[in-house]
Amino acid sequence: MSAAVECRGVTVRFVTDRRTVTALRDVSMAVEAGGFLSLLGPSGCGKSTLLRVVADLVKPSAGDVSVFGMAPAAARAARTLGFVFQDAALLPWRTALQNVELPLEVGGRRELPKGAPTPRELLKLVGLEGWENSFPHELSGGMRQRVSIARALLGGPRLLLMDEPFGALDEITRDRLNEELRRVWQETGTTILFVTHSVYEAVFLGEQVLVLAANPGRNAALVTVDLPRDRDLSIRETPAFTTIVSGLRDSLGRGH
Ligand SMILES: Nc1ncnc2c1ncn2[C@@H]1O[C@H](COP(=O)(O)OP(=O)(O)OP(=O)(O)O)[C@@H](O)[C@H]1O
Repeated sequence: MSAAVECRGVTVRFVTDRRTVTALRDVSMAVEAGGFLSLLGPSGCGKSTLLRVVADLVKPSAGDVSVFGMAPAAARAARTLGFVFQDAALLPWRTALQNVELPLEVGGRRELPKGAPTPRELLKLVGLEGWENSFPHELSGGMRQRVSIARALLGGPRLLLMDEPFGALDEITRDRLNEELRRVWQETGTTILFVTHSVYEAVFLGEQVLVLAANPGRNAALVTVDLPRDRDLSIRETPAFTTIVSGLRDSLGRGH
């Protein structure tokens, strides 16, 4: 399979008036088309920065990045990617459906690509059929985050970048959304890069987990999650799951 995202020797330095921070040093990673890579690491290790480099929101100081064989700027211009942030960031005066439709209006009205799911279909995909006309304040936190996932999937992006999208949710909602995200991933075939602090979430969701160490952000470990493709939350009770989790905990410990 070909790589959806490939980073080679990526270094990012932020220079401010007061100091220079090396957010990433010589970080390399790859995720194949249709893959699901979890990015795990302590606070400040550069997980968000790495996503932002892939999304063309931050320019690396050194290194090469390709997204489906394109430079990040070209991939962004080709509307190859969707981004989901920790905060659902919905417009309060627009309904769920209108929030999903928003990207079609930003930067000049445009049509959906042929065959791409409609906003209504995307709301159904994320389990919000019947909630199309509700406003954000009428939805729970988990429902709002589903809307933002539907919005990011508009236009059928080949790559979904998710920066701790469930970090602010309660555990039960988060569990449910974890299961649903795996289902959405399988149904859409979208490549996903998912940032999390949670080892459990990283293993449950990912086909691979990339661990970054902090100060400066750098590669610490890459683990293949050798679990069945069809997973429900009960897999977290299995010895195979626990073994992967403890291996990752060791990698995280060594990275400090
Ligand atoms: N725009 C910026 N300007 C200056 N420094 C920045 C900027 N963005 C990030 N940094 C610094 O780069 C480092 C990595 O930040 P980043 O947000 O990528 O880490 P993270 O692993 O995502 O952290 P967290 O898990 O806490 O969200 C931090 O030291 C941060 O202060």
